[in-house]
Amino acid sequence: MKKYAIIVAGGAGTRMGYATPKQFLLLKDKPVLWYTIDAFIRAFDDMQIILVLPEAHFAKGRGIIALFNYTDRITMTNGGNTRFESVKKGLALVKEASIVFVHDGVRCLVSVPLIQRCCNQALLKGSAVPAVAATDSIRIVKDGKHVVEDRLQVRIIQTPQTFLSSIILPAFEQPYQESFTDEATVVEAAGNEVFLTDGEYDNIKITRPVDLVVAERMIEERSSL
Ligand SMILES: Nc1ccn([C@@H]2O[C@H](COP(=O)(O)OP(=O)(O)OP(=O)(O)O)[C@@H](O)[C@H]2O)c(=O)n1
Ligand SMILES: C[C@](O)(CO)[C@H](O)COP(=O)(O)O
Repeated sequence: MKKYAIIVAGGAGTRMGYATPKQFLLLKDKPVLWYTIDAFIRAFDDMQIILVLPEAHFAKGRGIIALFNYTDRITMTNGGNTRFESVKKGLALVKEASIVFVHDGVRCLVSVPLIQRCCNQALLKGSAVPAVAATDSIRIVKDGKHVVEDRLQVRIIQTPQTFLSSIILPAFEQPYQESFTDEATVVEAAGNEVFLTDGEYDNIKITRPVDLVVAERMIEERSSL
């Protein structure tokens, strides 16, 4: 079955506070996006990459793609005003029955084993959404101060959120809702059960400056192994 990785990198990186969107910032000597693409290229020889970028930064995207020897496996398309729209633009390029990975371009520490685990589960169960247990105390502050007694009731959700195309393509025909902050919510709203899989604590989403420091340290650690 064909494999498509929709790497969504069409955001502005507002919370990072830099002029350059965070997906193009350098970690060591390579852009954040390079690490993300590299993991998916290495995960499967038949993986096709659909890179979703702000149209204004297509030149940066072409520069990153040129760093790979597999430019025929990477296609670029422009993003939208929301993550949902960006994913939808990427899905528009999926034309046949396939496994579809949707991954945050700024989750650049994603591991090859996690990508492969998500693929295997999606083939068996239709979906694989990586999740890790909360490591802090949790409170639901809306309507009062409800403490979540058992942290195991809470999961922190990651990407690549991975689905059979027969599940995710129809789900994204729904109109956008504010609650659609990831693909799992969209697929569930279309009436499908969604199955979690073990995520990885290294699989951080680069959101604020501190995340860059952590990511660079992790890359140094991995390169010294
Ligand atoms: N319209 C959007 C918004 C986000 N994303 C992507 O979705 C991923 C996760 O989103 P987030 O971390 O929120 O990125 P930004 O929206 O860029 O960050 P901010 O909310 O701080 O502006 C990122 O790789 C981002 O580029 C996207 O492709 N299109
Ligand atoms: C998709 C996601 O990474 C799952 O946790 C998260 O919802 C992205 O949130 P963001 O605010 O768009 O970064």
